[in-house]
Amino acid sequence: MANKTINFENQSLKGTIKVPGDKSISHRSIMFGSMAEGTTNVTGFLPGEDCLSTIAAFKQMGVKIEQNGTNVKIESRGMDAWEEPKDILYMGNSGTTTRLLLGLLAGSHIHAVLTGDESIAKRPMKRVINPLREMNAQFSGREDGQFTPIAVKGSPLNAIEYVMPVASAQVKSAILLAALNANGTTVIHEVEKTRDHTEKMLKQFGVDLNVEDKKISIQGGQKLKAVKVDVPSDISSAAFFLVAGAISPNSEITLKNVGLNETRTGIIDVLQQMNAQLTISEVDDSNPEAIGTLTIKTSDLKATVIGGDIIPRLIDEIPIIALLATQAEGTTIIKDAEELKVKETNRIDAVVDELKKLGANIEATDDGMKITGPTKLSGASLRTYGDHRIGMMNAIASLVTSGAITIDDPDCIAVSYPTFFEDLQKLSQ
Ligand SMILES: O=C(O)C1=C[C@@H](OP(=O)(O)O)[C@@H](O)[C@H](O)C1
Ligand SMILES: C=C(OP(=O)(O)O)C(=O)O
Repeated sequence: MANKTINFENQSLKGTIKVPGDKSISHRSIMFGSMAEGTTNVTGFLPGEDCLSTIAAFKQMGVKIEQNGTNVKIESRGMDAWEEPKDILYMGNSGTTTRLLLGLLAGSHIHAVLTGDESIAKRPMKRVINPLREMNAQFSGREDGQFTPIAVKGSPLNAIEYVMPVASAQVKSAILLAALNANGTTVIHEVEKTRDHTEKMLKQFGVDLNVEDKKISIQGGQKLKAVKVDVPSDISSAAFFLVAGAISPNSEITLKNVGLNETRTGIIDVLQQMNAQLTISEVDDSNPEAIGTLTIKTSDLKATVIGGDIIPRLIDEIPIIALLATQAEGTTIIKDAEELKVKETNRIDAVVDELKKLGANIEATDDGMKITGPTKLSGASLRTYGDHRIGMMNAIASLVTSGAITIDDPDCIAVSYPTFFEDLQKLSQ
């Protein structure tokens, strides 16, 4: 893998872009379209590597999927027509594909083996395996199913009432998908409210489920109906350019069609708390997934404290928020974010180690980090750890470093944002 050297010292960013489609919604559009009988058409799909892993897995199970850039057509005869894959299902780098598929396959008629890259091999799977086993799911895997490779043998499932020990939309979604194939009504209690795309999209696909704050009930035996899905732009990708616009000089960036589901908008709350010049316009909340236009300008930033129930609403944005905090006056504290340790890499250690190399005043804590700013940063050679979000944080840092930044594995960014460097280049013309 070739290194990439970038130097955006004193560069201002100007212009309007539409960042790619939402990764969480893109995954679910393929899964639910493959479950539904009929033709599901998806527009605005994210052709990132993670979502392509999801497509590949369903193709191996005989679902007809045609993907042309951001358009996808899924033709399925329903779950009962899925075929047993003739080879292992390769999850690549995608935690969402792995965990949601484990839930979905648990109550199917399919035998399958799931494996992924070296990062997936380290990510904890017991968080989904345990509740699914309570439902009578049959798994065998490394360390009793804690790690991939994991084999699943679909079996009849029973509904459960489950109090989630972690705040995780992937765990919640795996149980919901298994519950659709279970006998009886499954009830899930969340510790904190997490992204609710599964709930919203299942309803779109005709499923009846009941959500009362952090309690979700779903009756087994329901079938999905094919629909049209229009995927909004990913606020987690937009976050990199929101921060870029706020920290670079004389900048003004407009991002169109951004998903504004309130379980995802913690980054907007944080930018506002930190005094960023952010405006939200053209909000359209007539569909289940609200969208709007975000405009950010160079900002005089101040520190803040981030913790508690906002964490699941911005979990993937913490690396780029840490960079933002290096440019804010005062000490920013990020707490209650232990989940960062089990992402594509340990994101607490990765963020702290890489920003330190640039001269940031940052330290790791047990459940997050403390950052004091503003600090003038200097260029260095940085690692991505194969983690797309660390890679993009490193690249955006070059807007506030004197001297160039070299990134070891820029290709990993294609997991969620294949056109990231093109968009950065476009805004810096
Ligand atoms: O459900 C999803 O689509 C996701 C849920 C989150 O993970 P957890 O459920 O592990 O918090 C998030 O970090 C990930 O990028 C996508
Ligand atoms: C954690 C992430 O994704 P996943 O869990 O699907 O690998 C992410 O995109 O930041």
